[in-house]
Formats: sequence, C-alpha cells, structure tokens
Amino acid sequence: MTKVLVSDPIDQAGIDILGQVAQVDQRTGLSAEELKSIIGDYDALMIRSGTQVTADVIAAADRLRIIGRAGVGVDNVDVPAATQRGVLVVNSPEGNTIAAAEHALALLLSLSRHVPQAHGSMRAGAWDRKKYVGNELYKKVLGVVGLGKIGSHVARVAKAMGMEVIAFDPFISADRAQQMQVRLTTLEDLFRQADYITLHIPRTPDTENLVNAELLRSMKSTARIVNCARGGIVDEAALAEAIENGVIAGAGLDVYASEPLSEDSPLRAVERGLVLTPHLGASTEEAQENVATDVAEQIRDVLLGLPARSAVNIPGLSAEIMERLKPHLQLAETLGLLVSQLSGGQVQELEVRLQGEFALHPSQPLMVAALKGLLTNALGDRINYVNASLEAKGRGIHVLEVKDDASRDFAGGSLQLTTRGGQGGHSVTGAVFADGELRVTNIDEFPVNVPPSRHMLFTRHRDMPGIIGHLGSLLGEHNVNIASMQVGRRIVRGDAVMVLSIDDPIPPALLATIHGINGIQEAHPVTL
Ligand SMILES: NC(=O)c1ccc[n+]([C@@H]2O[C@H](COP(=O)([O-])OP(=O)(O)OC[C@H]3O[C@@H](n4cnc5c(N)ncnc54)[C@H](O)[C@@H]3O)[C@@H](O)[C@H]2O)c1
Ligand SMILES: O=C(O)CC[C@@H](O)C(=O)O
Repeated sequence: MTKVLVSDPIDQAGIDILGQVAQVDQRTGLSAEELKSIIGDYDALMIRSGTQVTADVIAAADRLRIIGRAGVGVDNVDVPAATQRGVLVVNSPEGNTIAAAEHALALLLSLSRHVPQAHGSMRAGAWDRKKYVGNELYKKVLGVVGLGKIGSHVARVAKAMGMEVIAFDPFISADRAQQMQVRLTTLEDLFRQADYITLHIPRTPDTENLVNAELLRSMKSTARIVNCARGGIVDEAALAEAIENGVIAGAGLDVYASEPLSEDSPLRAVERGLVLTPHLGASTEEAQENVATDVAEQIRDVLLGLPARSAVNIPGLSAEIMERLKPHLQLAETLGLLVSQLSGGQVQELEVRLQGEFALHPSQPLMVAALKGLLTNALGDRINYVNASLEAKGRGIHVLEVKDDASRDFAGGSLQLTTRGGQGGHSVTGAVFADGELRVTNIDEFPVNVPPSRHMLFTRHRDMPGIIGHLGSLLGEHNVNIASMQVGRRIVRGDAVMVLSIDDPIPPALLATIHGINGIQEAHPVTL
C-alpha cells in the first residue's frame, strides 16, 4: 500500500487529492525523534514550514520518493541530502504570493495606524483617541527590497494607494523596474529615503543580518520596516533596540531567525511601535488551498510515475543522463555563478556557446544549469533546474544558445558563457579535463587555466610592474591567504586579468582599497 505522511496542517483539498492514490496519515506536532522513527514506512511526505526534514530524517526514510512543501521556501528541508538519496523535493512557487504580499501590506497599515495597540486598549476598557494618532501611506515613499513575485505585487498595490515606490534588487533590470514605474536605487539610498520599507528577498548568505544596527541607524526616525520574507534577514536585537531608542518609528515582523519566536526574545519586550505575527504570511484559506492542491497533485503524479512540475532538485532528466553529464552540468552551473558575480547581477542577455564536443551533448540541461548558476545569488535555494528558464524569462533575460562543433580548443570541448547588460558584459569559458576536473580557461578573452575554488578574486588591470606585488602584500596585511594566482594577458603591458584563489573571503573595506590601486580597472570577489 502506498503511504503518504502529512506532518503539518494541510488544507483538506490536498488531503483529498492524496487520498486518490495512497493511504494518508495526518500526524502533526511530531518530535524530530518521532518523525525519524516512522518515516521509514512512507513513500511521500507532505509538509509546511513546521516540520524540519533533516539529513537524519532523510537517512531513515528508506521508501521515501517525494517530499512536498506546501509553500515556497524549502529552507526546512535538507535538499542536498534528499537529492543524494534520490528523493524528489517539490514546492508551490506561486500559490501564496498574494497572501504574503497582502500580509506585508496589512502589517504596513497596522503599523501606521496602531491597529493592534488600539484594539488592545479597547479590550482593556479604554477609549483613547489621542494616543493612537497615526500616519497616512498616501504620498509616502515605500522602499521595496526584492522586486520578485511578492515585492512586485506589494509595489503595484502601494502605487495604487498613492505611494511613491523605490526598490533595491540588483538582479532586476532597469527596463523591468521602469515598466512597473518603480525607481531602482541602492540599498543604502533606499534605507535613507524611505518612509516605509518592506523586505521580499530570500534568506541567503548575502542577506543574512542584512538589516543590521548600522542600516537601521541610516533610516529616518519616522520610518517603519516590515519583514514578511524570512527570519534572519533582520538583526532582531538591533531592531528591538532601534525601536526602543526612537532610532526608527516601528516594525512589523512575520518571520523570525528561529521559529517559534522564543519567549525571552527582546522583541517581545518592545511595547510601542512593533507588530508581531507568528509566520502568517501564507495563512489565508485561498493560499492554503492553492498550495495544498498544487503540491498534492505533484505528489499524486509522482507516485503514479508521472513528472512533477515544480521540482526543486532533480530535473526532468533520467538518472543515466544526469550521471553522464554530471561534471558538464557542474561546469555550466559554476560558470553561471561566476559570470553573474563578474557582471554584478544586471544581466539582460546570456549567450551559452557549446564548443567542440560540448556541442554534441544534449544542450537543454546545460542551458538550464548555466541559468541556475546565473540566478543562484538572486534566488538562493529557490532556483532549480525546473524553474531556471522560467525565472530567467520572468526577469527579462534573453538567452541565446550557440553550437560550434568545429571549435577544437580542448579535447572534450568547452563551454563559454557571455553576459550582456546595463553595466557592460563579461565572458567566461571552461572545460572538463580528462580526470573530470573543472577548469576556467578564459576570462573576457584572456587565456587562464584555473580550477574553480570557493573564494576567488578576479581583477582586470594594466599589465605593469609592481601591481601583482602590491595586491599580494595588501591581501597579506589583511590576513587573506592566497592559495594560487594566475595572470592572463594578450600583449605585454596591455590589459590583463588576474585570478586569485584565496582561502578567505575579501572583507568589503579591503575591496575598496583594491579598487584604489593604480592600474586596477575592475576587481570582483567571487564565491562559488
Ligand atoms: N511570510 C510568509 O509566510 C511567506 C510566504 C511566501 C513567501 N515568503 C518569502 O518571501 C520572500 C520573497 O518571495 P517571492 O516569492 O517574492 O520570491 P522571488 O524569488 O519571486 O523574489 C525574490 C527577489 O529577491 C531578489 N533578491 C535576491 N537577493 C537579493 C538581495 N541581496 N537584495 C535585493 N534583492 C534580492 C531577487 O532578485 C528576486 O527578484 C522569500 O523569502 C519567501 O520565502 C514568505
Ligand atoms: O507554510 C507556511 O505557512 C509558511 C509558508 C511560507 O513561508 C513559504 O515559504 O511559502
């Protein structure tokens, strides 16, 4: 008998769909140990954000074929562990977009009119009209951080309410922002200018504690901030302090670094200017029905041997092709990640050139892997083989595929990714060597031969005496250890590129100093 475990509250519409093909056991509130002890009996697991599907749980899941997340974020699932075990992870990328956007707007309005506090005082028998004088949103500046699905909807509604909308999203093109009548700006400027700020970005290493004490200090003292995206993006202790000390006027939070929010969190002690909700962004009847139906249909289909439409991990490729193309897919993804960081995010066109033997492989998975790499910094764990093409299209990125099987630069062929965009373009080429090792072989038409490593620094500079030594000593002074270094140049004392593999990331202050070195035209730290 096929069995599905539903371990979080899921709308009945989803349960009914699962019931068409399997025995459905609804067991919410399981401890980690209890989940581990029973998961071995199940073919599918359906969850929301409450259940933590750790590597331990997956290791105990002998029969498990699919994990369905009724919602967007899969940060409560160890996706690499699931992929390794061949367990498909599916989600519902759009089912709760409107619900989350409306919740952010609800927090903005509640904050500006003190709705929860006024309600509390009425319940306590008071009739206090003076204490709860608020502010209007009309004609105020709303700063949207992250202009994706939810951020765009919030921006649209805010404009209809007469707000001026500015946004920070380094991965959205100026054209797209213009279509939405939103002015793109820097994060710093947004925090300085906005009367209201709303966050709609994923939690990634780049966005963790993005809103810290320093950024909060740069806000107007009358400004308010809403986080209905992910916990951990805002430094909670710094936020509580900023509200208590009048540095900012208030905040509305739906998500927390650790959930449920602990009873002794400093946030719970803030008396004025703070509205807290317990991760309710997706909690509307409509969204719960949408996500439950969307995910239950995918679980049902997969259990019947059909493909899933929103797989987060394994693409619609056979295991055999995946195995054969593994290093090539890895190269495409690595080059995508690399070229996106060289290009600074604003990419309008990506050209993928399959050269020599690369042109003989199926191109679609390679194109998708390249796009997945290109969008990884923008979308974190939300980008996958299934949605990469769609996400690129949604961002207005034009994708070109060029096959050049006559090229003979490396025995196994090579792959070149070229970006074009508002800030110019970059190109990177790579190859898979006979031992399966990946190599970056060309940067902006300068030949190099570098294995990709976790932390790297790429510079474009004038080939002149002293520049390499200067950079080397500067890194040494800042305790950044260089593992290897290579220079690529076409003519002596012309333009050149330098590629450093380093053991540690470059601190932002050091990057500014590197930019100041005479002869350095560009410097890009890269994390792969
Ligand atoms: N509170 C809830 O219940 C709830 C419900 C649904 C979604 N969410 C969360 O809301 C967030 C947004 O979801 P979405 O569906 O709009 O995602 P999306 O992928 O459509 O949009 C995210 C946007 O953030 C941008 N971005 C990435 N890194 C950035 C950075 N460092 N600075 C600025 N912009 C950056 C991306 O370019 C993208 O446009 C996610 O974190 C999601 O998990 C919360
Ligand atoms: O399951 C929930 O209610 C939270 C969902 C939301 O955070 C998401 O990422 O989709």
